[in-house]
Amino acid sequence: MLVIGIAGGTGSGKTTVVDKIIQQLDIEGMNILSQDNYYHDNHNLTLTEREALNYDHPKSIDFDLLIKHVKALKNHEPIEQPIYSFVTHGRTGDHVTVEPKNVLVVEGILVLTNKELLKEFDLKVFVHADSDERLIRRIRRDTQERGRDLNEVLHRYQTTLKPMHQEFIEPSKNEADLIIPNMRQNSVAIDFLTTVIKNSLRKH
Ligand SMILES: Nc1ncnc2c1ncn2[C@@H]1O[C@H](COP(=O)(O)OP(=O)(O)O)[C@@H](O)[C@H]1O
Ligand SMILES: O=c1ccn([C@@H]2O[C@H](COP(=O)(O)O)[C@@H](O)[C@H]2O)c(=O)[nH]1
Repeated sequence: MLVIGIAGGTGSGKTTVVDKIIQQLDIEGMNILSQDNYYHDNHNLTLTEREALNYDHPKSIDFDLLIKHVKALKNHEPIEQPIYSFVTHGRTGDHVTVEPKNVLVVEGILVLTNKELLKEFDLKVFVHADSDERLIRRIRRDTQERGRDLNEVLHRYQTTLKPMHQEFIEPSKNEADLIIPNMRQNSVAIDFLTTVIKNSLRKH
């Protein structure tokens, strides 16, 4: 199994890049594990308390479970992936069964910050977009798709998102084998990444 880690700041375009790779690779045997489904469950807290949490610090992620799932899939075992809701800031209680396939993509803002998880990756990618562009994309997405208002997005950006990005996410770029500039549609980079994955698959 080929395991690819794809990181990058919020709004950098990780999900978009993964979707394009899926289209171009055109293979059936590919799984995507999103770090977003591995936020710790905080249902012991009230919604107001959950809203106030820092979701951009590595400690907000249940890396033990994520790494356990990556190892299980590499070991040809199915996993029960939890489902997370950005509206309630918690696990929904539902799970989806993921069967092992030839390629596993693990994507999320913090996936290149964890030393144990890094050991599981054959290829490490960082998607880059400047912070102003990412903030604009985040405002649009969170107000349209994640039930937030402008004040919430800007408050979170100033208090946790920006400082955590500078402390943890941006430095994790140094771990990457490949950096994808994604300020605009970048079909050359997507073609290149697809070719690298195809070549790696031949060796696996
Ligand atoms: N190259 C790009 N140019 C313009 N908009 C983009 C580009 N890549 C992604 N977007 C948009 O930015 C938003 C965030 O992208 P997404 O892939 O969800 O980012 P991430 O998964 O890194 O948070 C989406 O609305 C997406 O359509
Ligand atoms: O309950 C939550 C959990 C996370 N967030 C924010 O999500 C982004 C990461 O998702 P991307 O899809 O990579 O943008 C992170 O910056 C958290 O701040 C949240 O708002 N609520």
